Amino acid sequence: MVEFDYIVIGGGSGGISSANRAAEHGAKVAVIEAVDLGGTCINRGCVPKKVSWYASRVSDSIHKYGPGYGFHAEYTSFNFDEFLEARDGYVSRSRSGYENNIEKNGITLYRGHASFVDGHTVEVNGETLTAKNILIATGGRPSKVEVPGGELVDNSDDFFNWTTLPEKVAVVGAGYIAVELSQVMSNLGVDTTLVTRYEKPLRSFDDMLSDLLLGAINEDGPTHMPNTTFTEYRKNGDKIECLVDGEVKLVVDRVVAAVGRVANTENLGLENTAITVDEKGQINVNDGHETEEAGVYAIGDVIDRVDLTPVAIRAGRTLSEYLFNNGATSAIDYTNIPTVIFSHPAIGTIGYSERDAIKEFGAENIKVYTNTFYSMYASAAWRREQNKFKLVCYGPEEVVIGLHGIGEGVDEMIQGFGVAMKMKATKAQFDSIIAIHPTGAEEFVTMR
Ligand SMILES: Cc1cc2nc3c(=O)[nH]c(=O)nc-3n(C[C@H](O)[C@H](O)[C@H](O)COP(=O)(O)OP(=O)(O)OC[C@H]3O[C@@H](n4cnc5c(N)ncnc54)[C@H](O)[C@@H]3O)c2cc1C
Ligand SMILES: NC(=O)c1ccc[n+]([C@@H]2O[C@H](COP(=O)([O-])OP(=O)(O)OC[C@H]3O[C@@H](n4cnc5c(N)ncnc54)[C@H](O)[C@@H]3O)[C@@H](O)[C@H]2O)c1
Repeated sequence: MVEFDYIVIGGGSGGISSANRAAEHGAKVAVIEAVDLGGTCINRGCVPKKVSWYASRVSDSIHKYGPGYGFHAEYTSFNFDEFLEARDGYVSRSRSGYENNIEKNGITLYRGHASFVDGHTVEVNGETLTAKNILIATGGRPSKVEVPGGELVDNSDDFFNWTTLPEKVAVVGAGYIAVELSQVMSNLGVDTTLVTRYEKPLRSFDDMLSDLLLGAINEDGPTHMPNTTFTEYRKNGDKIECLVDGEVKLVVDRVVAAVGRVANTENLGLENTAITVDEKGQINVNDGHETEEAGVYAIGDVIDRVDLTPVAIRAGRTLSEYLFNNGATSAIDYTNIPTVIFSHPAIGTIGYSERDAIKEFGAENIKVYTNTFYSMYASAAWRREQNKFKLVCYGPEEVVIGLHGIGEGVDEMIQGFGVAMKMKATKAQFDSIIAIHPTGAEEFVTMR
């Protein structure tokens, strides 16, 4: 039995950050990773997705905006092999960075599947390790499609392993992943249909965002098939038929489903511990991320909080500060988390949607400011593209509790506004700053 100060199960965003921070404070740390260091974000999430989004923007520049600016590039083809080389090269360099850091910090890396033998003992590849403190950061994986023929359907992990681009694709789902992947494929020239259960994608976000995005999708692609739930998938030669109640609705080369994710808590030996999971299989933790087994913590996508990389990183580092550097708390603040959907146009959002703010505080306490304008980048190239921004303000002081934008450059715009909102900035304080002109961001500080 090998003894450590800290065992981290899962070498993804949360696990690695926590392990490195603990080691920096002198702890003897083990990381156990079953697949690839870097986890979902680096290998099959944020990073390859963002590179794909950049590629789809290059395509936009060539096709949508270039001609308006006088660039008539002779476009022959998009070489998917060369793109994969670039994308996967970047991913592999990022992964190496993680490996080097782990080594530099003197962390012992075990490559294998970890499971608990008891509350403070973990088994990997036949070896047993023990520690007073253990972190479970095993993340999640795509949900399966549970209808006949569901095995014909790919998920986002599969998408990042494709070696060729099909001609015709259906993307099923209405969240971040379905929107991002369907627009990437559509922009790269794949005949793509986004299939949503209800009338539009991103229904849980502020309506201004989802409505404008729907308009952009209807204008530029992908094709949108609303109010549709496929009840069966059937193979027909090289094609996949997508059916509703026995009737073929769509025939494609490939289907990608992005219908949510499930926590990786199976085969972890949790039954040998006091740790419990909720009805969705996510690990139950208190505000300080401690499970029902004292000294065992869980963070990131494996718990029911917010599934974003910086959230997992913040929770992981905070926990290590608490355990190994006398940090005051292992809890983190889950409010006002800025998030971006890498759509076309990009969406940025922080805090309450107008709908949720009114529900929680009453319409009489909420004042909403909006601004609609046309992107200069598009307009100069003779394209009419609406951008929309919104501030949701609370109380007589008009504290900004919601900030939403969809448009050119929004992805790089909202981080700083997150700082202002964390400081409880009011609408008047937003307005007190002199705008940067000509930018889109200035619209956030000049709303009337
Ligand atoms: C397609 C896609 C795009 C995304 N884009 C973004 C984005 O743009 N921005 C953003 O902030 N977030 C994005 N996310 C979400 C982000 O990737 C996750 O929130 C983040 O990776 C969660 O980190 P984690 O440490 O909890 O888990 P993960 O990163 O999933 O890491 C968990 C690790 O644990 C390992 N593991 C599991 N079980 C065991 C076991 N028993 N033993 C040993 N190892 C085990 C896994 O192999 C994995 O490496 C995206 C996700 C997806 C799927
Ligand atoms: N840009 C980013 O930061 C980014 C990108 C991708 C993922 N993520 C994170 O990963 C999480 C998971 O992303 P996701 O898109 O898988 O999940 P999600 O929870 O955002 O969306 C799942 C969607 O699938 C739909 N759905 C569920 N069951 C369905 C069914 N049977 N048929 C059709 N549609 C169905 C839901 O209505 C929902 O809109 C996100 O919530 C986010 O936290 C972040």
